[in-house]
Amino acid sequence: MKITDVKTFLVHDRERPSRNYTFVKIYTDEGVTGLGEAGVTGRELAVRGMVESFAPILRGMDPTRIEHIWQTLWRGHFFRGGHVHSAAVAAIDIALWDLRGKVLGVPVYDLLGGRTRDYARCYCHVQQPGAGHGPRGAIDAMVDYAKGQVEQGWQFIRFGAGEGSRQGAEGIYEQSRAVRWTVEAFGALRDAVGPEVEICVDFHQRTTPPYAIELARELQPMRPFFIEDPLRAENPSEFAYLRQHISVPIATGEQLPSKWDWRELVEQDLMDYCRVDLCICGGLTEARKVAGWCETHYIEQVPHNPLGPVSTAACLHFDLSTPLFAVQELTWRPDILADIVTTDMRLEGGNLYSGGSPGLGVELDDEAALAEPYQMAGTHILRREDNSVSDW
Ligand SMILES: O=C(O)[C@H](O)[C@@H](O)[C@@H](O)[C@H](O)CO
Repeated sequence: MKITDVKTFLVHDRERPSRNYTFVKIYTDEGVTGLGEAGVTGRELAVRGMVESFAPILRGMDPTRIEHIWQTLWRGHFFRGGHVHSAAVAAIDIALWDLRGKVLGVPVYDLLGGRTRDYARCYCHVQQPGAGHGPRGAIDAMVDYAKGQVEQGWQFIRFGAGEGSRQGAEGIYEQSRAVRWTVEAFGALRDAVGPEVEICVDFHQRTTPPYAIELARELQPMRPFFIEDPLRAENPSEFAYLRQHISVPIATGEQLPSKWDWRELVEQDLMDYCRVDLCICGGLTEARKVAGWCETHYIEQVPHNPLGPVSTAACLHFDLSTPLFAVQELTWRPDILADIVTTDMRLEGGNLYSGGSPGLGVELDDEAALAEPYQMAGTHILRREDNSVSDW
């Protein structure tokens, strides 16, 4: 069997207009195809360019040699690394696992060693962008939504630190206001959902060390499941400084593009939960290596997944087969893009099940995808009151 072509489909999300999805499809001379997704939101055009630059290398290759193709795409050029490169490799890698499963007639989780659990429990985002009036209104809207989700069976919820404290059309983000709002919001959520439901808070890398420490200390008595990305990702050793001052569980890593970027975090126990993103960090092949490394430090996986159906399916097969897994981020719903990508996944309460179809159980309708073309989005820049840049 030989690869005949690789194509990128950029699909605009009509329900969340600030987003586009990057699907990558591999075609073979035997008619079987594989489907992957890339995950650097806002950099879709660059990823498409990177995939195009791989196409001449891929054509004619044997798609069953997944690791060899990974090594070829990663190491076959002098300039390597970074999010765009790793996301393009990721999408191709995921597509190759899907294709292999289809050829052998087995689900990808079987190729990865078989299921270690029956389903993946998930967490949902509960903040409601644009809902409610003012900071208190934003909290009330979030609490209402969270209560509904818990009634439907969700056991894990997540909200973004400071989201309801943003001011003005430009979304001015000031850390001191964000800290106060987040403490109030967490308290309201905890009162509403009770002690059993786990609450995760994404600091989204917007806090400097002193504010991250202050917020983590304030939240600790209310028992967050984890705080996520309390610091920016460029300098992992800074998490050691944070560890000296706080003791809430830390989740991080969604931006890291390869296993080498995880080294300090894993080897120095600087995180409690690993937020590997399969669609950024080199696909299933690379994420499995990161997870294996984490296993030696008892660090559980919480794959990052604010993406679409193919990312979600890849995460699900990874979660089902990975022994140390905690909870899956899920923003996809079965009705999202249902006319473009069909899947065999089933969501019951907050638990995600695979239908066990060959491959990842996803199919892209090429024509339908082309009918929902890319629209430039995600160019918004967050600022502080003095008009300086705030981390997004
Ligand atoms: O945890 C999450 O889902 C993320 O932080 C998410 O909010 C961002 O990655 C965003 O999607 C970038 O475009």
